[in-house]
Amino acid sequence: MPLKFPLGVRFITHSLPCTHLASSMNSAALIYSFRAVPVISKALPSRLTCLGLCSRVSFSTRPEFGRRGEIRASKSLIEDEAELSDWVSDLRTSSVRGKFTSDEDEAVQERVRRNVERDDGRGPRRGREGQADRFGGSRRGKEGEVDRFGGSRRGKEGEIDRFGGSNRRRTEPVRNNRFGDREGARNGRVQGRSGESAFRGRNERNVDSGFRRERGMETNNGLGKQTRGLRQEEEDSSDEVVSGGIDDLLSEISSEDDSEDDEAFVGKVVKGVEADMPRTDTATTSDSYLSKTRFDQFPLSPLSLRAIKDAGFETMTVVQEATLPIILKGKDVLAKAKTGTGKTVAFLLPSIEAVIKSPPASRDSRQSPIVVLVVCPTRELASQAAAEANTLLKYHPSIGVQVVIGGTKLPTEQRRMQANPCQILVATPGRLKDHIENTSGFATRLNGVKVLVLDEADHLLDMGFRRDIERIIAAVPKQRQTFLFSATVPEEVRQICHIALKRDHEFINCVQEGSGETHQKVKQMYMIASLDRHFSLLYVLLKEHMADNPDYKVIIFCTTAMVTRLVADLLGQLSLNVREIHSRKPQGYRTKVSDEFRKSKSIILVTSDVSARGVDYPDVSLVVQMGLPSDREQYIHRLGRTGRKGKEGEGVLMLAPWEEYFLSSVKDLPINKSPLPPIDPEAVKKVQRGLNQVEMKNKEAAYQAWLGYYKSQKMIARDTTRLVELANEFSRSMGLDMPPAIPKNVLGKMGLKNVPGLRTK
Ligand SMILES: Nc1ncnc2c1ncn2[C@@H]1O[C@H](COP(=O)(O)OP(=O)(O)OP(=O)(O)O)[C@@H](O)[C@H]1O
Repeated sequence: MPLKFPLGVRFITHSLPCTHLASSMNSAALIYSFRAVPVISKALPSRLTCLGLCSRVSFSTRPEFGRRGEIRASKSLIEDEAELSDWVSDLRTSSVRGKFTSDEDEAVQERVRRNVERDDGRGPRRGREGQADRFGGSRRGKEGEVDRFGGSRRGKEGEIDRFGGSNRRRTEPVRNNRFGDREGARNGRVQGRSGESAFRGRNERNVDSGFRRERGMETNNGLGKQTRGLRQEEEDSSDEVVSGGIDDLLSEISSEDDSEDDEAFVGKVVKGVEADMPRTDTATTSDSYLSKTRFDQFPLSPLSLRAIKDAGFETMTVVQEATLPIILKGKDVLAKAKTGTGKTVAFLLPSIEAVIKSPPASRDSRQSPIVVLVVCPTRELASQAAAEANTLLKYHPSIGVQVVIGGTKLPTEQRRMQANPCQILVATPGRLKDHIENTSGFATRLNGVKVLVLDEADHLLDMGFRRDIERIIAAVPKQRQTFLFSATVPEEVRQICHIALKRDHEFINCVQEGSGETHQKVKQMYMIASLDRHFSLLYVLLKEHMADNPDYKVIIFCTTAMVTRLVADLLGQLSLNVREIHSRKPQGYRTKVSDEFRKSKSIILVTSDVSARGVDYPDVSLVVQMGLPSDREQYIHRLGRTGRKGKEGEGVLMLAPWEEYFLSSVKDLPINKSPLPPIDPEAVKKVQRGLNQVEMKNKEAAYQAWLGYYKSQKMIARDTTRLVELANEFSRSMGLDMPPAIPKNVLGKMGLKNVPGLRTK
């Protein structure tokens, strides 16, 4: 089967039993290996392997492909963190000094042009506690921070956390949705996990897979291009850290007994790994997230297996089945799998095996090595991952997990770490970097790292986090195993993943191109309506959904923290059961609300992008995205809060006519135009009354935040007069006759000085 490459190169392939799993597979019809003809292998030393639903690419990138100059930042809101951080510093200095000089002003305006107030947990800059930024842009979004645009921003690590328990709800109504479909019972079956969230969320998005698959045969449609940008890893990849990889790990499986003693597994080595690899049996339905492979078919610690059983996991998910054998072989892995399909367990299970293989930890917690370092972009994700780790460690009492996520004072965390030794550390990047730089003995502990995991890897490797990640990578040994997981792996990330991965890493893609990066069972619709109708439309939409789904669980994503607050206020005024989460809320509050939302039904969560990635709320029935998502990936991740674990869900994207251009970036996804539901005059009046009751300061903050956000959207911001007209339209939609006045210096910093239509104060 020829594989087509954009550079005019064709791969001639033939199907063979998968090299790595040759002995482990019994489903030859589903599992093929593709090998490039030698000449191509020379030029592009990559290997393609298709594993049933997952595709795998091994990389062995040659130095000449390492042209850094080709690497582009991913298309995030924060396109240049360095500049933004400078800008934020300027801003802080400036606020003390008074005002910018005209040169500074211009420079700042340029920076502002590139950045906006957002609130998705990825601030371009972290900033420490107590610092405030004027545009809400740029920092970790810690409690108490205030920004002049009411916005916040992706406060890198500073987000929610703790998902204590789970209680998945079962939602099985027969419903008649607004799109006219009679939907069958939701198959909301939950695999009960004793007292804990059974599934953690993540997002799903898929990006360019680099090759196309058609029933076990693939057409590579971009691999050449992707590979070109890869750079040779400087480190020597010959020595894997998880010593012996599968050899060591297989020592576990030889132990049939269910020993309670972890130490019993340490150091056992079983040879003949390949022959002993388990057979896998991948489910055949394209959107199925579960495989038929059992966990006990792999060489995992019986104690882990027991915990898995307790968690209610019967078979592996597709991504777990695809990645585990490769990871157990000691390989670095870049894995892409849809949202809500069990990526967390996929990287945690083998990580735990690595700990089991490590020498017993020192009694001195300040000295004891950290063996596994998991980095997550937000606090909530880090906490989720730690909770999942604890579930898997139920019968491994000697293995400790700690979370460092900020939100508390550094010394408090330092004391906690000293008091509780751990071998697995889950952290957000900024706080981790703080510890590397400020916690005595911490850097030494990191010398013990054998496994580094970057969860939501594409997010961590984009410009907003890049510096911290580079610092973190520099702080852990080169000889380690690294796993990068995400539901989306854009081209840009493929090109820079060498930062973290060894040259011969494997790319395991569980997202079939053509099937889209979103779940088939999630119905995606978009609505185009003028801004003045958005709030009424939202209200009608919610009422309809609630009527059709008594156990409704809705997430509404807004563009910024302050717009989130406004929408939450409004829905509260309309007597809906609503909660809000964004980075302007204190951590304790966010944790509480998050737990509550997880456990509840008949509830609406209004949130900024702090909840866009990874959060695993069970049984979300509808995701509404109001206004322009920051990019395609964010759209997919937000949508991925519903339809988790193979369940059904709905997504509605609500845009104004001038935002319609966004649809071109998701045109390959099954998203359809929805007719606007009739809005009865009574509903309009109710919404207007509700808006009248929303506090003026919240409207003012929302207006500024809105302006700041759309100022960063190139397509919209290029005409500032038009931008202001639109902002004023938004202001009117909140029921204001006149747009709120904005301080002059703020407008200057936004690059909006003297733009007609703005009111200043
Ligand atoms: N083998 C399994 N069987 C059943 N449930 C599982 C299995 N493995 C993991 N889960 C559960 O699936 C849910 C989703 O897992 P997880 O949050 O890791 O998904 P994800 O792929 O990381 O999603 P996202 O991309 O949105 O972050 C979690 O509640 C997790 O406990």
